Amino acid sequence: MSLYNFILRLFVYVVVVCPVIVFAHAHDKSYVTHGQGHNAHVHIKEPPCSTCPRHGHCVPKVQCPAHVRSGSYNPACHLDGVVGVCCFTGRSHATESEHRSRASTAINIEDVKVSHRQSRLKLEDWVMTAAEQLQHSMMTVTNSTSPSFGHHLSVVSHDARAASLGRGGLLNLFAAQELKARQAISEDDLLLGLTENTDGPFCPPQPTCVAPNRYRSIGGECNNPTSSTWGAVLTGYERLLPPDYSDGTWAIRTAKSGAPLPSARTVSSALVLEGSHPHPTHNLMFMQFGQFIAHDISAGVIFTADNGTAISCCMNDGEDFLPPELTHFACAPIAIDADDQFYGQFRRKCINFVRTQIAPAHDCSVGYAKQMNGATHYPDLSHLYGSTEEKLSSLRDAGGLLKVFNDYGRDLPPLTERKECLSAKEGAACFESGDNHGNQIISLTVLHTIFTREHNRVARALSALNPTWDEDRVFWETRRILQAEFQHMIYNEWLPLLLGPQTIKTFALSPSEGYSSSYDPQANPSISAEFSTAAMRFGHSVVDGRITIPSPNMGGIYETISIQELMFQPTRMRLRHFLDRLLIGLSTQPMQIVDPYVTEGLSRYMFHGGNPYGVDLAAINIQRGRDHGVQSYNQYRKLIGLDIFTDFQQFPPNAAKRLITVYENPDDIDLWVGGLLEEPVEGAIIGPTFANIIADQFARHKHGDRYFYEHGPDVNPGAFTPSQLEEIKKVTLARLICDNRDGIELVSQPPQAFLRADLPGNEPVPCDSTIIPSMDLSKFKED
Ligand code: HEM
Ligand SMILES: [Ca+2]
Repeated sequence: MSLYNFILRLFVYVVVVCPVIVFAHAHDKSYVTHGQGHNAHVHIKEPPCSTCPRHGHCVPKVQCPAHVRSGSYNPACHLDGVVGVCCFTGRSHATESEHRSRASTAINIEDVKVSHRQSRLKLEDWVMTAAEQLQHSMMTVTNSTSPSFGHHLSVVSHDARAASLGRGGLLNLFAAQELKARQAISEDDLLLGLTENTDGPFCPPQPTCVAPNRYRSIGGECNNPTSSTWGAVLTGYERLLPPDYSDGTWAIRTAKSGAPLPSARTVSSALVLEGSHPHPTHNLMFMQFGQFIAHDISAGVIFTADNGTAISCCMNDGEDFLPPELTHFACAPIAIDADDQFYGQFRRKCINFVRTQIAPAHDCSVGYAKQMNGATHYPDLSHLYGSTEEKLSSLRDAGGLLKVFNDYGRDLPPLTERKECLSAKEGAACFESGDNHGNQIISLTVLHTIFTREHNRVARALSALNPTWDEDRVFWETRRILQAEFQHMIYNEWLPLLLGPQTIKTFALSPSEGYSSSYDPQANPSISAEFSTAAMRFGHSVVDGRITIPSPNMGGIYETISIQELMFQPTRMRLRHFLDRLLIGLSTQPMQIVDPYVTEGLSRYMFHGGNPYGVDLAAINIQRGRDHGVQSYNQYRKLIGLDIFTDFQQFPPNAAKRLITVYENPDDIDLWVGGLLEEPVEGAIIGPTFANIIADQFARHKHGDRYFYEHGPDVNPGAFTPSQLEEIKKVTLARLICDNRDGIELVSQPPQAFLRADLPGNEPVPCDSTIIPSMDLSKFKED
């Protein structure tokens, strides 16, 4: 066949045949389906189309939830080397026509009035009961030696605004429950999010967005031109699939049989094992940077007492459950079996677990619970700068700088007055950060230090180049540059090593030459519940239980420390050699591979506070997924186009044997657990389910963020000039480390900061080597 003929045939197939097949199928439902109702799964026999008919867009399956819905038809299409689906609904399950028909069936005004009244009464009752309960000393965690205290320090982001929005969220949730009970809204409408027109009793205040600002707002508002709250702090997590709440609105999921799910600790102790499996290529810096990214974009706001004190759901540090009359409504404590292989010996029966607050929808509508994010959803260094004006002003110094604690000539983040660390002994240090969680583990504090120093380094240079700028200008320009540097390191260095080349290509995550034209105002950048409670928590598997501190000058190892001794105990930062040594250690030491093994430093001793036991982060992850109503693992396999597991024996024998001891049905498996059991995608370190969820998240961060560093002046009010962008794209983490180290022991650095320093080709080079390029800040001199 001649080339001409081939092209002609292809043209006829794509333009004529594909749309005809689709049209025919839209009217003929005889194609093969398996399963029933909500779970029906469509197998498409035709070869994929190259262009989608009827204005459909070819997207990765994870971005088109409608394709797993019974009755919908989404033909397969070609997407950069993989098969995607033609999507007609965007990221929603429901089609336009369903939205229109729902809008035309207004809810009876009487039902609305009753739901508002009932909802207010219920909230009053709950708040009053909770206030009375919290008078009881057993109901709060105040003792800093309790393991729950460290957990609370890791998650608390209490302030008056969060508390008031949280109450509004509950109010609207109760209204939804009432409307559902009165059958004024159907279960389907609730799950499909067809509730736009259901005004709830609470309406969150809307931000006022003036003309497009050159700088990102501190709280993340006013980014999207029409949906000003998308991605803002204290707004709800979005979801890839509708929630699985046993009551359709907030109650924790049950097993497929209707029985309660196995306790999260039972699952953790059967499936999450202890053992060391060092990664052959990636180092601990990869792990640490992952947590640094996570803290920027996701921080679930947990219910607390009115003054921010932690709620306790267990008696005497886990000796038992509290009696029902003393159990706060936000409690979902985790049961420990009497014969638990670890906690059994300490006669613990209960792990404290407090649920995440609910965020009210920005359009005041009611619906199922969406949990509240205490960080701005964008990667914008909110954990460095804060997410509120007040926090930012407490961190700022004169001259456009960030405050520091100058410790005998070394700049560290400023000391905090708040009780954020476990030790308050004389000489102990505890540091400030934008999110109040910078002390969680000392290697995280090191990254906060490096970024704080980078801000001040760039600010001083800008101020010297532009002597007419006032300190505000210096500060905001510097913040804009740091945000761009950080985004570039994520997209250029970290994500490719996480996701592998094919996923990066499919989701168009690679930095472009020059400006990127990928801005899509329809893309909602908000964090998904699945990302925050499961996929991004792959990181808990790569943590090593011990951190080795080398001593290059002495030619050996200075010390090896168990990680539980480094949590909320950052005083070592004050030692002159420590920062350099830890940076070298993080480059040299391998991280662990992603598998169902989690160090006992996280799964048994986390935040032990001197006790012989701590809390179990693996159990907490599982419970957090249930708290957020995340569906079971199989549903996400279906979403990304993989076959589901119908029998435990389809898992590798070792996993099958363990799964069967805890779960009744493969459809019950928790997403975090299932994801960790997968083999990595080629060139990636995680399996396909986590890879799709994470790639989708960072694609929406890129395409749905007007201020994304690569977006040009046509869409981005804070765009860089082409020559400035070129400089930003030279930045690597290796350069950041070199420019901001103490230089006492760290004199050379592996160019690829996330790969082991012992890998051929990644040997450390002197910090002034051109192998680690530098950004030329003179491009930021104003003409
Ligand atoms: C270095 C040791 C680490 C410790 C001690 C730690 C500890 C914790 C704790 C206590 C939570 C809160 C759990 C909850 O209540 O739901 C959490 C959440 C989380 N962690 Fe880690 N983590 C570590 C490393 C990492 C790493 C390396 C990553 C990713 C690469 C990661 C990703 C996350 C994410 C995404 C969340 C959810 C945040 C939220 O939305 O609230 N963590 N971690
Ligand atoms: Ca952020």
